[in-house]
Amino acid sequence: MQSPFLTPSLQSRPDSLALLQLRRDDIIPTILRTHDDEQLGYDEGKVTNTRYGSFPHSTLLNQPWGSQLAASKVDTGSRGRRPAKGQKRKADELEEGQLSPKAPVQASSGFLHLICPTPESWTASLPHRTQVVYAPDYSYILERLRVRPGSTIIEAGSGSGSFTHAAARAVFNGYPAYEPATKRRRLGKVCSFEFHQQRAGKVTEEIKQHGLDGIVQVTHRDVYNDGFLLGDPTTGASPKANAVFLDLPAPWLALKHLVRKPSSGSESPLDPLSPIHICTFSPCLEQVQRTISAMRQLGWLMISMVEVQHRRIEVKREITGLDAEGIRGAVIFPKSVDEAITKARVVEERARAFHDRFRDENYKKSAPIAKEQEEQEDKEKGTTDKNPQQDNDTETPADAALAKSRPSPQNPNPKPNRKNTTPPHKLGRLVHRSELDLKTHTSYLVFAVLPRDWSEEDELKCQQAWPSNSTETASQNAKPKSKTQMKREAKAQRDKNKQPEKEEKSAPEQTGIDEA
Ligand SMILES: C[S@@+](CC[C@H](N)C(=O)[O-])C[C@H]1O[C@@H](n2cnc3c(N)ncnc32)[C@H](O)[C@@H]1O
Repeated sequence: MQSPFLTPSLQSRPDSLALLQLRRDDIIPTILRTHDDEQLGYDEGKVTNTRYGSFPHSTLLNQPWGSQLAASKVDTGSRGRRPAKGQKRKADELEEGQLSPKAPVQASSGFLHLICPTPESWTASLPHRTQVVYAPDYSYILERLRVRPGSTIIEAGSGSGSFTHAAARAVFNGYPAYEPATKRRRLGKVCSFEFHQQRAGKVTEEIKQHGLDGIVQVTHRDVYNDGFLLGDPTTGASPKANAVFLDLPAPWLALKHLVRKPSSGSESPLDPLSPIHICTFSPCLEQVQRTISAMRQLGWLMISMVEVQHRRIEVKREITGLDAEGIRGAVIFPKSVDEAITKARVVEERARAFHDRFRDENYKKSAPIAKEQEEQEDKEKGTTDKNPQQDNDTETPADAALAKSRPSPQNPNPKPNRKNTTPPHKLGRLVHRSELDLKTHTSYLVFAVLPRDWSEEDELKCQQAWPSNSTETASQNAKPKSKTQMKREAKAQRDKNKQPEKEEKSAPEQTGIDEA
């Protein structure tokens, strides 16, 4: 079986993992089935129930990834009802093929998006059995471990399998079942160890369901005591790993097995021909100190510690202004001093009009004579017959703007009458802020490198291939030497190195210093 994580199809397929995304961080994993393997008794076959409705798998199958799919009305009435004597349960009949699943009827509301599985979406949706390594951490770890197609990585413990899936994608270089490894092309492998039996069983099952069983090998093992060989802990095969990731409570206890020549005399689990990159994941600095101390004793080099402080940045357009009323997510607040003053004037004007009306009504009731007197006075001053044209002539631009925004019976909530040609997605100010609710947990990552095994023979080979005292042309012209010739030269070199020691030892006799 090909894995949807490694070679995704264009659309969803039966008996394959699919992720049902309800909201951004709310994803449900499910294996799509044409029949109900749990026999829950739905007329529509297998159904996944969510808070946004019920989704029969017949509506989810053979759909392009990313599709938005509507919920369905499903027949739940007969579920759990006891069949009459001699009658079969609906689920049993469906199982025996006597009934074909009912065509689902679309519900009026509720939908989801069908997502193709990736290690990241799997991490966001997987059933948590332990603390897991999240995507920001594992992307950094795999990069620092130089994990690439064809690499072999040791992982302990497997936990919920979050890191396992990301590592499987990183090492993938072909399926062993379809394209066996050749001398020139190594197929990548993840050797995952877990000492909790149920967790080891669950990860093995998931790996099989996800089509990763040729790439990931899960072993139920206490790695502190039994190390990292595949099969038998003492005589098993070496995974020949070139990268190691330890997510264990006490990684320093496992380090004694990750050496070139184990003290037990068994084979090393490391690749003898390459340097080994290691990363340990610890939640506290005390663990980090003990790990680094053990690494120093065991010859690990380039030891460094990193804390990943990942932040998800939310970038959005913030629309602010009194004219943004009715726009979703907008902040209805003056966006400038001018707008604030205009608004304040409108409010003031409205308050004054209200109080004037109130005062006038009281005044009319209490003093009709006084009003007549007032009118008489106005007549005398000639202010009642005011020319409106004359008033406009003295009006300043600010007054004109204010007049436009004044409330009138037709427009009680005046808005600035500006013609906006900016498309809605570009409206507002571009702002960004970090999201605090990011799923993660404290991770102090210790990285180190164990250099490759280096013998005298390797040194000589190296010296012959790249002689330090000859010119580039001379080394290019040099004929490649045979293995026997190189061995002979290595022996001669060793003998030559021993020669001065002998001479030194025999020196006192020759010089006669002792005698003196
Ligand atoms: C934090 S979880 C690993 C989570 C995993 N990295 C993931 O991303 O899902 C640590 C796991 O190490 C396992 N473990 C602890 N001690 C172990 C040991 N001595 N040998 C093997 N596994 C061990 C635990 O059972 C646990 O499942």
